[in-house]
Amino acid sequence: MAQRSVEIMDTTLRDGEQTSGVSFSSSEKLTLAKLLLEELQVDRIEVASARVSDGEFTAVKNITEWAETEGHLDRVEVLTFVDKGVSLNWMEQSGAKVQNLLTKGSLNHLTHQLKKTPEEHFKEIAEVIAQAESMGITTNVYLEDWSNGMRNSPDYVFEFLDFLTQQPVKRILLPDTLGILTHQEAFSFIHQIIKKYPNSHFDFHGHNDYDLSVANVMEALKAGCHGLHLTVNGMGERAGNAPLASVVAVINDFMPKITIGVKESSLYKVSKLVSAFTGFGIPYNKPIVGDNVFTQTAGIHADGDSKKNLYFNDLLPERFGRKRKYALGKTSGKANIQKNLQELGLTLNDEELKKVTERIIELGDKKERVTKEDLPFIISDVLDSELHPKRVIVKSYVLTHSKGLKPSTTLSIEIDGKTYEENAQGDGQFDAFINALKKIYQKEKVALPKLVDYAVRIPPGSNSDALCETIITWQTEEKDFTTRGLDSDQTVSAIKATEKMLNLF
Ligand SMILES: CC(C)C(=O)C(=O)O
Repeated sequence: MAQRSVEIMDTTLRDGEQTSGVSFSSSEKLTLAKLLLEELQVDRIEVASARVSDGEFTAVKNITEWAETEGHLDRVEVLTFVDKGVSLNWMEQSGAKVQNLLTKGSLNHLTHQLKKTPEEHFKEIAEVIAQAESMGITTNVYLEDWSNGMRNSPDYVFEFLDFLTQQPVKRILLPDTLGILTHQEAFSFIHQIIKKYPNSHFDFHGHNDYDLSVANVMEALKAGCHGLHLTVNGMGERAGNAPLASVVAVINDFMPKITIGVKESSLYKVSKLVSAFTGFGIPYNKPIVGDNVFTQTAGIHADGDSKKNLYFNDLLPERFGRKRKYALGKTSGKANIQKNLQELGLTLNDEELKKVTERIIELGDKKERVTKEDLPFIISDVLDSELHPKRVIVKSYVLTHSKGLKPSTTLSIEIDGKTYEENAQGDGQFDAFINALKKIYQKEKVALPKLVDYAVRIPPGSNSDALCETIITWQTEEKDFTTRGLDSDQTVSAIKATEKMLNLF
């Protein structure tokens, strides 16, 4: 089978930065440039638009200085404009050696935005290309709005390509600027072009407005394009660009004739770093890099994974430097819990597993997300409750908290089978609860242990919204002792810790 090598150009630092609200610092750009070229091993990167700002100039200069020492200078590209050489001078001072010249790829744009004739436009472009040649700068040319051009003014596009393919241009870059192509058009337009200009290099630059960018990239490849423009996490204008990670996986799994150099195992790391630098969160369900995409939620799936990997596809998380996870919640069941216990190195007998499962389902029913890190706390709480037969049971309570009134509690508890009820106020809901409790015990002439320390925490390592743990230290004349309560509600967790105390002192 004849293999065809395709160039991957990452434009996270240029088009990706056009995501609304995103701006990389120059040191972030340098860090990402190194990672993209050396670790992820994309072929080329587009790092900035010329003339944008002093910060962009510094960023490009830092990148080109580093790239020159490492022999990567011809892999670093800058977007430039048809502006009588102003962009080229900017580039020269920044040390960049490859320009991606932005020209008009549709008659509509040319007529209404530049208000020029094709002849005038081509003449100015030829001048910029010649000047770049004389400066030792390589030229690639973008045909902005090319996809609309192919739909509405194909004669103009072909006239333009007739001209460009006679120029010293290394690559011709075909953007679906507004993300409007269907996959049939992506194939047909590129196929026509490659057939007519078999000796030129064509890149496809897809946008994702209809969520078709990955499909369009596949069609562009089938039609014979030589390079692709992609961004990490699909960042970019509006709905973004074609996402790097998905495209890499699709090529590797479905296009055996295409060879690319990108290292799959670094995709996740780069995705996370870009997300951290931009504050642009990765959707949980984003293929390859989203938090949830390697998580089995349904118990039946976890069960099937233990029996001949029945629910695996070719997207094994390890390929991308990730691990499969098993969610804990109301649909997870024992199989998911067992998988998490195995990872934590914990074992439970059947009865214990049943109780822990019930507890997790109870939390899941309240829409709480339970994580692996929560599990030891849940186990300890469930098993601890089993250890202490309850003499005292908190049967019911009403806690009130309203503006302008003191918090209050109505409490009903059972001690050795007898029910007691009391009301009290306090400085907070828990304080009111304790005051009601004190009233009940005072009637029985029993002094309650003194509360000497109170701490609340989310179980360490857990980033779930499921649990809150309250740890209370109590003091009697004889001893200090600690009880813990676990719940999704902070006050309830404190009440659970208190109920344990009532059964211990
Ligand atoms: C600026 C241009 C090249 C672009 O990103 C596009 O047309 O999509």
